[in-house]
Amino acid sequence: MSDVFDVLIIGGGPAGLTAGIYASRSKLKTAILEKKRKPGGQMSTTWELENYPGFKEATGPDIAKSLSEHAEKFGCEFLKGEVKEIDLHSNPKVVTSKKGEEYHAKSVIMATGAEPRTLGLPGEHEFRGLGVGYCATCDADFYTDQEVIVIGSGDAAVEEAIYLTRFAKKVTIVVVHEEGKMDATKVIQERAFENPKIDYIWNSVVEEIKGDELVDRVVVKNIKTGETSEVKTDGVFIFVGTIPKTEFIEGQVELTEQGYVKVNDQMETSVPGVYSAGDVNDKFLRQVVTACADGAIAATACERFLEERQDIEEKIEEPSQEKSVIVVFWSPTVKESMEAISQLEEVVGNDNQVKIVNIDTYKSTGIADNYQINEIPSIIAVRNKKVVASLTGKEVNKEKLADFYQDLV
Ligand SMILES: Cc1cc2nc3c(=O)[nH]c(=O)nc-3n(C[C@H](O)[C@H](O)[C@H](O)COP(=O)(O)OP(=O)(O)OC[C@H]3O[C@@H](n4cnc5c(N)ncnc54)[C@H](O)[C@@H]3O)c2cc1C
Repeated sequence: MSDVFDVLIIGGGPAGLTAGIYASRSKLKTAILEKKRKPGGQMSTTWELENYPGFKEATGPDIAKSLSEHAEKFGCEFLKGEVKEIDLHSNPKVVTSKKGEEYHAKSVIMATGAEPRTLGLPGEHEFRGLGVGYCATCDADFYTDQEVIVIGSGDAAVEEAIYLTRFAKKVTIVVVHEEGKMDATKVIQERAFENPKIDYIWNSVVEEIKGDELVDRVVVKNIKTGETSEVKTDGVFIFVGTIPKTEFIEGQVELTEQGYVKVNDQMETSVPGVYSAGDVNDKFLRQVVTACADGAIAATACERFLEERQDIEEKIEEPSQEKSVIVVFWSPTVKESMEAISQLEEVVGNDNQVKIVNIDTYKSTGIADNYQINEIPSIIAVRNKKVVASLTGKEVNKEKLADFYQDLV
């Protein structure tokens, strides 16, 4: 088996890179597996990153480079490969790339982001890269002094239309809504309305993209009148939302109907030891700053998971080869659970064939979850990695503990 990573991060966008910084700084053996030549994610293609806190002037590629170097400084490894398959239920977890390379990890952080949604229009696939684009910051300069059509009216669409006006002589946004209405936030709409290079076709959808070798026109349908017309253009940019990159974990972790990963506030997925961060998650705001925040939380939660896993292996499962381990799940807020600890110590006395481990369920929620503890106090006996006896509830008393101990020895 190849090296086992403590944390394997899939995807090297801002979420993955920040998780890489946090995990490797905590001295965890960490790697980022990224399918593209360079890490950075969507940020690498976002020239104007105007709202990343504290960086008034920096571009997306600047921040991407800086985040990568930061992760590298703490010892994070960078691996190149596109994940095709993943076995999240094995121990360690196995991640397989398209080329068949296998990586093993004690925990995994998903940070694969989301990709632009396509419309499936006639001509869209045929002219992709030949006049049809999904990233203005990547392709805008090809359209210097030309005319382009933008499809979509959300924040990304309108921001990209504004960006395109730096190069193109005219940008026409095709909007499905009534005149004056767009989905973008007010401040972005206002900026677009003030821009003399932007024009609009309201109440309309693009039905087809046409051309010879390159795009030269689109067929536009007015959804109110049903009329269609051809509009000349040199390029078409489509910004109609994104699709989360979760196809390889479908059926393994809980996803929304749209395929986004469901997480709690610690970025935990439905599978223990598997975390998810950034645009791939079901969340309110998909931005660089929130992706970074998710990455930091996921790596920190992951670190705690690994510590607890180590406690389970070393304190609870390992000694059971020779002796029984009695684990008391207690909480400082449950008086009976603290009494149970001293009663048990009295019952066991100095029998060195039995080891007592006390777990504070407030701090070590992962260990409690691992043994499906729902009540405090709960007492379990573990031998050869198996729970062989258990006692739960506030009525635990010295007599019951004595019987529990006698049955065990
Ligand atoms: C045009 C545009 C403009 C934007 N402008 C701004 C802005 O001004 N400010 C702002 O804050 N945000 C902006 N955003 C949003 C921001 O870029 C994203 O919210 C952010 O990049 C999400 O980070 P992420 O790490 O979750 O995902 P991503 O940045 O998408 O990174 C995911 C990474 O995972 C990799 N990956 C995917 N699948 C696999 C696989 N199977 N195996 C290996 N690797 C894989 C991808 O190659 C990618 O590098 C913009 C986005 C776009 C598209």
